[in-house]
Amino acid sequence: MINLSAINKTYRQGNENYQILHDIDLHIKAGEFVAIMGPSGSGKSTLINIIGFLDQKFDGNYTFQEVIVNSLNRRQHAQLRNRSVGFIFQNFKLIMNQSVGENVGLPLLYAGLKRQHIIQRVNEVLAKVGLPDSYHKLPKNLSGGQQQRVAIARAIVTNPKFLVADEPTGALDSATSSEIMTLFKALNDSGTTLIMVTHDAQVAQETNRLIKILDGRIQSDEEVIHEGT
Ligand SMILES: Nc1ncnc2c1ncn2[C@@H]1O[C@H](COP(=O)(O)OP(=O)(O)OP(=O)(O)O)[C@@H](O)[C@H]1O
Repeated sequence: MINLSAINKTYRQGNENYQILHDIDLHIKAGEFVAIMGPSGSGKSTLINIIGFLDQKFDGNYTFQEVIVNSLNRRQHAQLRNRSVGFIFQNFKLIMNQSVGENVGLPLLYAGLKRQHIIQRVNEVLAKVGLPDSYHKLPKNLSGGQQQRVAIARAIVTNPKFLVADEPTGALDSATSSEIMTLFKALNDSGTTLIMVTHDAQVAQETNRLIKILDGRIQSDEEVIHEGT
């Protein structure tokens, strides 16, 4: 599904060029659950911003399904992002003075769906993430773990082809992290493709594939072996 070939990324600062990603070759199939780990500054966010169609300024080839991403214009690139990927962040990025339902329904509002359809779909995904009957609550009255569930509901509401999660458990205690990982695993079991950046080795062990990045290069890329399997 995701095919990166010889991806290089350089930032220019003043007269200097800084190469952040070096010759990245990476293939991710539909249905995978991938963790990306690496030290601060190693290029993880830069990589997932390219994968998630947030950043179009890179060298190399990116083919997503049949689409040659590097040949799209800005509008097509944005359209591909809106249709194909859901994002989840460390700090949830919810709109605090809007209800849970309004937060989750926002991508559908942008997509032009009718109110009745939106409400129905929002309630469906809220039930899926374990928050039924929470449409009218305010995010500020929810725990961190519950807020991340709302953010996950918002990410899946448009039925994207894959999810990109940047440190989704970074702001949560270990028990809550483990609940969120259980939810991710359930989504993955029902076919959702997930790509997750994490600093937490224990969280990474819950996925099926661990990619380690160092200084903008893939250092290792291995299947995660689960105990008892
Ligand atoms: N817009 C930018 N302009 C210049 N340099 C940048 C820009 N964005 C990122 N960088 C640099 O690129 C390098 C990689 O950053 P990136 O955010 O991808 O790392 P990361 O592995 O995600 O780190 P962290 O774990 O701290 O989030 C860093 O040295 C950073 O300073």
